[in-house]
Amino acid sequence: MAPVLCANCKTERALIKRPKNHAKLCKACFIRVFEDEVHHTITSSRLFYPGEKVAIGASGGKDSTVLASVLKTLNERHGYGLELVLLSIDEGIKGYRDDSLETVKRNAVQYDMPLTVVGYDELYGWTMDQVVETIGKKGNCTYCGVFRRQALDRGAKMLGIKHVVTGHNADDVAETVLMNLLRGDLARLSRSTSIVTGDDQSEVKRSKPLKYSYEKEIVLYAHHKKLDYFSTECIYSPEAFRGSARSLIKQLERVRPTAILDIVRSGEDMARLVPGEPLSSCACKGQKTASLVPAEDDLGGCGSQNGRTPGDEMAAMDKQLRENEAHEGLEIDVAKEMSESKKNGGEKQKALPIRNGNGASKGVARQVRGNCKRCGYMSSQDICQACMLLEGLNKNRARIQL
Ligand SMILES: Nc1ncnc2c1ncn2[C@@H]1O[C@H](COP(=O)(O)OP(=O)(O)OP(=O)(O)O)[C@@H](O)[C@H]1O
Repeated sequence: MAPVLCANCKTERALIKRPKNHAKLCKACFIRVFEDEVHHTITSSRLFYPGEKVAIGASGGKDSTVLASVLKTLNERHGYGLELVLLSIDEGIKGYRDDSLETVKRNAVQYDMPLTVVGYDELYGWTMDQVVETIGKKGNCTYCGVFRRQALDRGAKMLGIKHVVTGHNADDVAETVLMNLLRGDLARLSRSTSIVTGDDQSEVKRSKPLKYSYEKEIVLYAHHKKLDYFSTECIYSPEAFRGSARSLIKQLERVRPTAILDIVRSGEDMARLVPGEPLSSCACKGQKTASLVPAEDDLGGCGSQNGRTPGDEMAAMDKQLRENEAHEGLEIDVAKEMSESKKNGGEKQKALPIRNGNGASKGVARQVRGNCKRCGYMSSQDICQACMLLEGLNKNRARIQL
């Protein structure tokens, strides 16, 4: 039987059936199309300006490694004029983060980017190993997530950088949309769909250039580009709720592969129900460019694998790729192309009362930003989340020392 030719170049043999839209592509075209889509996200959302200094939140995992690689490629190809640096947070998890940081150190050399590592130990006086020793594994992802968000900001500020990009992908965003939907928290749901977070008062904004990239395609890209990344999961238990949302999304994806992008787009559409909330980030939909939302509503609690699929589907996929160059087993069905996004985006929606996470029905309360009275980090409360958590930890430590 004659080999199937790449749908794009029509000359090379098709080796990859894209999880996102079923297109059969050769390796080179897949890589190019993946990069072009990220470029489209960046330009349509006007994420960067020429000469901007940008820190890439680098964990050594597949997402941030692919992000660093793609940004380097696009920066050179399209002349973005960005100054890219790697910023890693060392949570202090022996047997996990210390190993992944070794990968980031190699990436720094491979991509010729300076690397800065900031530790929880130096910032908070606690490593995650010590936190888990004190509070146990349950709930530790909350501490880790709150500390990391702030640590990335603080690290960026130390470097005089006002923009941090992270490797959050479409699967991550879909998970967060679903979690907030299940909590009945429409205000937070709308903020979680924004490609840029941080508000006018925050000194560091954060963005997600891989927001529309499927996790499976990120793994494929990393594999075919032979990127050096770390694929072990965090040794501490994942956040159960996020893990459940993730399992649900993976199940949905099996029967309806567009489910991930559909959930992301639905989250964006629902965001328009929230008066005063930012509109979709993609300018190509004829809407406003990315606007800023408060950083505390950014994605993710635990910054490790976030309660990834039971059985670690991505690690299995990675292993399968390594074993099977043709990887036919990865092929999945999709119902429609990514470009067939919902067309009702531009319509004016009627404002509804918004429920928050406590189940209360309210008018929209935009959070008022101030600064934490203890550490000075921006916060809508007198004392920021990190300081509240630290207070509890330090009380525990004092009790233990007594
Ligand atoms: N220790 C860290 N240092 C710097 N950035 C981090 C760190 N942990 C997470 N991030 C940033 O947050 C993003 C999301 O992290 P998370 O661990 O939730 O997802 P992930 O899919 O495991 O990402 P990755 O594959 O990059 O590790 C990462 O892609 C990275 O940009």
